[in-house]
Amino acid sequence: MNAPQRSAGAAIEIRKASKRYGAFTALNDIDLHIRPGEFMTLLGPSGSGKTTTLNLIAGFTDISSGALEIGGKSVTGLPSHKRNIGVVFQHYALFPHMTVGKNVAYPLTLRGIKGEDRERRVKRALDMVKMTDFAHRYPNELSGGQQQRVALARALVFDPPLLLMDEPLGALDKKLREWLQLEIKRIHRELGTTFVYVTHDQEEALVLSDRIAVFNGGRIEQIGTGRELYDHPATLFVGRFIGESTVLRGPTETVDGNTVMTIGKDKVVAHGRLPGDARPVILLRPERTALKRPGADAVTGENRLSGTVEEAIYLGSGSKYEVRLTDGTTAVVRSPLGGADFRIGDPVDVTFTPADLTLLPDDASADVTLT
Ligand SMILES: Nc1ncnc2c1ncn2[C@@H]1O[C@H](COP(=O)(O)OP(=O)(O)OP(=O)(O)O)[C@@H](O)[C@H]1O
Repeated sequence: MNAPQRSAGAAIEIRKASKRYGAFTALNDIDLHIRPGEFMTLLGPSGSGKTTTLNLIAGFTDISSGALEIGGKSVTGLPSHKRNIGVVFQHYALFPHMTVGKNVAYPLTLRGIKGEDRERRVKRALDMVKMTDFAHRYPNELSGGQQQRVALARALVFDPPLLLMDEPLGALDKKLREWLQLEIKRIHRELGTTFVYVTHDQEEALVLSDRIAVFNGGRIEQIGTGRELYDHPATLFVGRFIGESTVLRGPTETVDGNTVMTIGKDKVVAHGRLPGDARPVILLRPERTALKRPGADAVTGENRLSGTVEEAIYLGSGSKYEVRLTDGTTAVVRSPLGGADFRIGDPVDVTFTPADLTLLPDDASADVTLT
């Protein structure tokens, strides 16, 4: 197999960019800096502005205001075919009347690359997606996953410094999607090309990305690594969108500079307080909380919320519990293998230290359906 050629990835700089359709603002003043060779995922619910951002970078639509640079140069007014960008969409846009080989050769033909050079590049691109043996087939003789691999080869065959992908695995079943995620990750690592990837699937974003930009209602709420977003969400929306969580809401007071929230007949202490007068909420992660028998194993400074086990699910790698707290909230708790076993109806305490919780300003938009 030919060694893939490493291309220098392009940086992308988006500053104060907005996109309006008449009176409707699809993108509201976004700032996004993507490093050369980075795998950046645009993640968010339907209609949050991910595709609009991708279309601006591709040149399929113009920004209404703000600046957009690719590779250090402004691309305002530059048509998409002059931006030298590879693009893969959810629906395989292969030419049905051309073989796989011809499809992949097409961008090279457009660029006047011929003969042996073209053959060599086509072979290299098909090798990369493991489709070399299918070069003579037509698209309708391929499965959905195979068609997407060919689309990926076609988007990369001309060594673009930037590859844009819009839900490329959205139409495929789970197993195939998971396998292709790893293939895309491998190809990204081999090439050094900048990848910008749109998805509404947070697990897919965590698997693939160097960093993730979380979109909500035409704005970017936070940009960070999966770990940063999961461990230190800047907003309630991000905290709820990435991973599983329990949100506690209740009357709060400040005592000695700390926040004390009343949940039913219990109190929770969170270190510090929010700036300003935002209403605080507490976000808990299932694996950073534990279940104990009421009153057992008291640890100084630990928070304890009493409740009743409503659901107990054995997961092989551990157990997952849903606990009804005394204010009616359902808390999700994961316990590792070998932990105590609890049954539906057991009275329990949900325990966690102040370091295991995140104090955030409340935000009604975080409660809308998340996908
Ligand atoms: N040509 C258009 N004219 C008017 N409104 C548009 C147009 N294109 C997109 N929009 C609106 O802009 C908003 C953002 O759309 P966008 O496609 O970027 O969302 P998205 O996050 O990619 O969602 P999805 O995951 O559903 O594709 C949506 O409310 C959409 O209806």
